[in-house]
Amino acid sequence: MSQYLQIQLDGHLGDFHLQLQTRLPATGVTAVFGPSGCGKSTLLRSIAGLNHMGTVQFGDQMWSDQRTFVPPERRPLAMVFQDAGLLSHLTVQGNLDYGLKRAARRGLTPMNAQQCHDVLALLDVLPLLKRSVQALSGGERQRVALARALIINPPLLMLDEPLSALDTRRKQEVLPYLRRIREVYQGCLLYVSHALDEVIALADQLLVLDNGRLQAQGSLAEVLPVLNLGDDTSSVLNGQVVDVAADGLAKLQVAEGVAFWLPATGVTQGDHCRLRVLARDVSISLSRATDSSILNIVPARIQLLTDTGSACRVQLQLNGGQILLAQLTHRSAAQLQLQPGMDVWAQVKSVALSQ
Ligand SMILES: Nc1ncnc2c1ncn2[C@@H]1O[C@H](COP(=O)(O)OP(=O)(O)OP(=O)(O)O)[C@@H](O)[C@H]1O
Repeated sequence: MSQYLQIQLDGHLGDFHLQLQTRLPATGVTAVFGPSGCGKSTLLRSIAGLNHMGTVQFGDQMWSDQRTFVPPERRPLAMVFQDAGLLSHLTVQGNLDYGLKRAARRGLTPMNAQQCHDVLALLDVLPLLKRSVQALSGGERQRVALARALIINPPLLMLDEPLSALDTRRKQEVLPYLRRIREVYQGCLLYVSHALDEVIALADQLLVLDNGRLQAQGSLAEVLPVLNLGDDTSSVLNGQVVDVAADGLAKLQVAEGVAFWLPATGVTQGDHCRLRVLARDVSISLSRATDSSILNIVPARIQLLTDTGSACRVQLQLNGGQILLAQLTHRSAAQLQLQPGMDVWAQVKSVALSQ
């Protein structure tokens, strides 16, 4: 039977009103995304039991409703905040042991010794075990906090802006570890962030909040193109690397007969990759250009044209169904007389693609 995290919240914090009803799959990564102050942390805190704003049900367990309130320390979940929340007077090993000891109160069965060892190896925490928490860098602290959360084996793991206290370099160091967690963690991972690059790197599902209300929810590929992110408006394509050429470009196949060339940095043949394509880096032509420097020219059908005020946004469907977004001037759209249903060619500079 499929399991869900079901949430129905209606509550105030000062002037702020959170009113939200949703159901999230109990596996995979759901990014909770939205501008500062939209209620992302309040949502997580409600799920964790740190405030009581309505109904929270995980699978068949009721955690809070009008009659029930499971206290935060008894909920079978783990949470990592931006400041890691480690006990600074203990060593790394001491922090891990502390987490393991308290797992039983949450009704959790922690990982066995071998599984713990594997997680610590995955996050490169083994060399840090004897170190004092005070002697760790910000990135190391976050890795230890993630390890401490994972080894108690929670069916729900919530990460609240785990990278936001780190500078860009440290953030780039920790992000690959989060990707590894994504590959090994089987439970429900809620990831709060307002950083689009993190969301795109990690999320399967996107839950978008705006001023305490649900603005959009669905798969990353479905929801991302409908968000108005100004210059960052993007679509995401999922594919597999089928060729790595000697000139440093990799060929990413996104459907039968539809492929994009991109810089091969960090990818090898057979890898499954997710590409973010900025809408402003996609142009459209009515016939296939044969004398263009642009390597990526793919057939597409116009699904939808939207007037964003300053520009025209064109939603294109590629063979196989994936969505590509283009942002054009009104003049360009008018000159080409673009209409829904038209078959066109989408052109994407390969330098515009990233993993
Ligand atoms: N204890 C409180 N008392 C009064 N207002 C609060 C309290 N906690 C949060 N708020 C308000 O509730 C709103 C939502 O806060 P929340 O921290 O959930 O937003 P957020 O989306 O996580 O923001 P950020 O991305 O900046 O962390 C904000 O307007 C905040 O000022």
